[in-house]
Amino acid sequence: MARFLIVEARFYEHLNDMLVAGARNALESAGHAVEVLTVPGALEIPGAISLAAESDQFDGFVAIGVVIRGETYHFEIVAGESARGIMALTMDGIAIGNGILTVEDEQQALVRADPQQKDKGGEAAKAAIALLDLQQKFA
Ligand SMILES: Nc1c(NC[C@H](O)[C@H](O)[C@H](O)CO)[nH]c(=O)[nH]c1=O
Ligand SMILES: CC(=O)[C@@H](O)COP(=O)(O)O
Repeated sequence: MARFLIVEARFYEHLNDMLVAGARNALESAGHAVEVLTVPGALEIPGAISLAAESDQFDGFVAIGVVIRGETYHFEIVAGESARGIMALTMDGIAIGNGILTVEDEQQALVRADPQQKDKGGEAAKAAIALLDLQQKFA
């Protein structure tokens, strides 16, 4: 049993609920313990994971969020920088699954968030479990 923290950017509540449900289900089905931490937006996720990782209270992390393109360049910043921050932490050896959707519209997000459809939350949780397994294999 490993200890996972889901860090969710609660920007679009109904979509987040589905992503978190999918991630929680994948983690708990695999026998892992789950806590959830909420941050305002996707840009805060890498920093929150970094702080939580330093506490040594968790073995792995799942980043959950939704970034929907608006009218300005802000989409590129939020989508790109959140992914860049998560990848930097991953390269430091932290087991993280990236479940931040970066989509054109709400309909694309709904299909991907729904655990009965694309279940991207569950997919991200499985990626985090796979990375933790690798960490233990090569420790
Ligand atoms: N536009 C979206 C954001 N923007 C907010 C930023 O993530 C951040 O919280 C703010 O700039 C303060 O630092 N966040 C999302 O998660 N999704 C979006 O679509
Ligand atoms: C992440 C985004 O692009 C969005 O929420 C911001 O919208 P806008 O570019 O219209 O300010």
